[in-house]
Amino acid sequence: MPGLIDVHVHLDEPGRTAWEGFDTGTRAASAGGVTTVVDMPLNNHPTTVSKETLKLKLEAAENKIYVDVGFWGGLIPENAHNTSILEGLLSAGVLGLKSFMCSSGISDFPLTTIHHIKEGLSVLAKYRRPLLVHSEIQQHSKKHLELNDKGGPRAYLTYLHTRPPSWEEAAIKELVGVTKDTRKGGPLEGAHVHIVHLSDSSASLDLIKEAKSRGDSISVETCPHYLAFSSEEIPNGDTRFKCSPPIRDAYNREKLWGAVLEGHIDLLSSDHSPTVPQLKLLEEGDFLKAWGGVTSLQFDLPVTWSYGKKHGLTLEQLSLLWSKKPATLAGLESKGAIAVGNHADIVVWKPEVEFDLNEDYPVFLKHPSLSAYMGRRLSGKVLETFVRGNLVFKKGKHAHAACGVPILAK
Ligand SMILES: NC(=O)NC(NC(N)=O)C(=O)[O-]
Ligand SMILES: [Zn+2]
Ligand SMILES: [Zn+2]
Repeated sequence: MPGLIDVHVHLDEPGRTAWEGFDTGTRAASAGGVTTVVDMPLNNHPTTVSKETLKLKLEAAENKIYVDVGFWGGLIPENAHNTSILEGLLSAGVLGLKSFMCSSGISDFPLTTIHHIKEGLSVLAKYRRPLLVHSEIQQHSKKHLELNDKGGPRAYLTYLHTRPPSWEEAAIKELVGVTKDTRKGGPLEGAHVHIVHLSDSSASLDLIKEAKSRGDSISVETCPHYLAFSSEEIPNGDTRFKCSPPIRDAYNREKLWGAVLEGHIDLLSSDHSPTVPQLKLLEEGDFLKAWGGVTSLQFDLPVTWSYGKKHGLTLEQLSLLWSKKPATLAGLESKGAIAVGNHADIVVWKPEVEFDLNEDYPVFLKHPSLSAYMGRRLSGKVLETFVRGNLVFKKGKHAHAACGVPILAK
């Protein structure tokens, strides 16, 4: 099958290699059949918001990457107002930009309002590259405060109610007010908006479907954790499951599967956003204070397949969601399909082979024990992974040389 392309990964280097890093992150990716990742501009320090900070990323990645790595740049208020910084970043080769409509939890990555987003899109239109948006806007409601009192911070429901679907809906409502200008002949033609990690399968999804049917240039991803888990099964205190937007109930999850299978959700990504054990607060189990982010990069393929086959997911759909569509989003013309002239990015795997993800299983991530998938029985074993024809992973072992290359847009 074509290798997987994971367009939403936080590798955290430079600056926070204790959280992940290029070496462990890309070893884990290749062990999971992922042949390309696109790295997010935040959680590394400094954040990737200028051509100078992109250069630091490239230096940090040198000789350390086992798969090909592209980079998203960050859109923040400072560079939204200063288009020469933004143009410098885009000219230096980021594949597109990423911004947050709520707090990111990272001090040098402040949130953007819809006004900043419009400014960013007008620059992106010229470069014909996408803007990826963490689409949640904080809403102030009394309801969650009452619930907070009941269960306390160790209760998953307490956390779930702090980030209701109305946060996603509010952000997406503002975004689709702007994406109408991306239509053919519109003032923002050439720009594209991609909603990252959609969790709400009701009103938010309806807004996206409507915008698509009008011809707006908009797409959406969801992540395996929203498709594999549900709020009902998350044990109190188990902060490995904490992420934003949150994992919602089983009814929502089944609707999300429906949207994936019907093609309303364009692609999947991991949103691998690890941290150090100290910040996950597993002993206290405080959902309100723990770092939000799921550790998952190595498990994209087996998790999607294990839970997907029960819902009728075909291998063709799997490949579209994890290779073809992500390549289109990131503008990777030579990747995403096995075809004459394309890069030979290939995963050899056995869908029917089951395995237990326990302490004996070789996980190459920096903090395997922080992954909510540990302890699960999965099916789909990766045997070999090739990146541009180079065998990088075979039967539990990596090639000696890290032969991945950075991908820069021209
Ligand atoms: N600072 C983060 O990496 N946040 C991430 N955290 C999650 N998803 O819980 C994200 O992608 O929003
Ligand atoms: Zn996010
Ligand atoms: Zn993320």
